[in-house]
Amino acid sequence: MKITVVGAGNVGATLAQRLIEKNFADVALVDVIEGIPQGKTLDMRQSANMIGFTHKIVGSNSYDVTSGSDIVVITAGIARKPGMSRDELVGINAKIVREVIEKSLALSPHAMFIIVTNPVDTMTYLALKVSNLPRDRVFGLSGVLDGGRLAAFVAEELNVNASDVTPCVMGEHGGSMVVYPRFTIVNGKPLSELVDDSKQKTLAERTVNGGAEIVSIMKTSSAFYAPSASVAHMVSAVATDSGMIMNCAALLDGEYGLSDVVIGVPVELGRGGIKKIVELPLNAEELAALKVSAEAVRKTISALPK
Ligand SMILES: NC(=O)C1=CN([C@@H]2O[C@H](COP(=O)(O)OP(=O)(O)OC[C@H]3O[C@@H](n4cnc5c(N)ncnc54)[C@H](O)[C@@H]3O)[C@@H](O)[C@H]2O)C=CC1
Ligand SMILES: O=C([O-])CC(=O)C(=O)O
Repeated sequence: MKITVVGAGNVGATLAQRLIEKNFADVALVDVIEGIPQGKTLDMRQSANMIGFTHKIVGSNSYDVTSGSDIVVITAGIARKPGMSRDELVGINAKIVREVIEKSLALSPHAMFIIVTNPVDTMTYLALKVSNLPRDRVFGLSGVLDGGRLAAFVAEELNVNASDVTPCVMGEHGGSMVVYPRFTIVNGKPLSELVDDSKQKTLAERTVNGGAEIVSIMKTSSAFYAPSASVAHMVSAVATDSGMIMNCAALLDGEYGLSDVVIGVPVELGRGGIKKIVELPLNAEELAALKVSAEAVRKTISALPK
């Protein structure tokens, strides 16, 4: 298997490291900055002796090294600064994502694409339009990361391990994302039965603002350890054909009563990408919140440069 990561910045380079250390695929890392993907991958190759991986990792400013990839992950683009919303990146990142899709698809016509670049729901929608690929082959990082954050906060609150939490966060990877306490399971019990409404609200708010919290602390960068771990988790599900259900930014076609919009929903992931979109039995209030979130994404989609 071969995986390309486009964008050798914080998320892309950390992801490349995580993937090569898993040792199930060759990795190609591409960036526009001269020397950066070459230098970072040379550095990673010099860790093979200690880590023990045997697959190949190469870096380049040219797409030639990406040829024949099975998966292309797009992390290329601009990250927000403190005080900015992800939506403010739409114009500049749309140009980058369009270019990356065109160049990488030409050399890897059978690849699936995992979009990370923000605003991710809108960038995934753009990637689907530019590539003309079916929705099972183009999806984005959202709920795995947002769920990872919720799991961390729940673990702190209830004094359990984060891995004891099966989180459920859906909708936009942005201010209208929706945390579902009834579908967030902690050691077999719904979160809604473990903490009161006010605590559920606090946990949800911290999750929705999880990315901004990190930007406001770090100032010069947004999060990349949990984001790269989330993508590595999604890639592993595809590579091993695990059929694991993960919340990803996916194009809806009637599910949840929504169409022609990308939002985070539970999907079954395996070889070939999205095998199935899972429809949870949301109640009226839960469904209404998801629809509000879809409307927020539609607004950003309408701001895409023509
Ligand atoms: N969907 C999600 O949950 C998350 C999304 N993100 C988004 O991922 C993106 C990357 O974040 P970071 O890695 O932290 O940023 P970064 O600034 O560290 O790295 C971005 C890299 O993209 C490269 N790049 C720019 N234009 C390019 C092009 N045309 N072709 C190839 N490479 C190009 C830059 O040279 C830079 O090295 C941002 O848009 C960020 O908002 C980050 C974390 C989570
Ligand atoms: O906050 C950001 O801009 C980066 C991101 O999407 C996240 O960490 O959730």
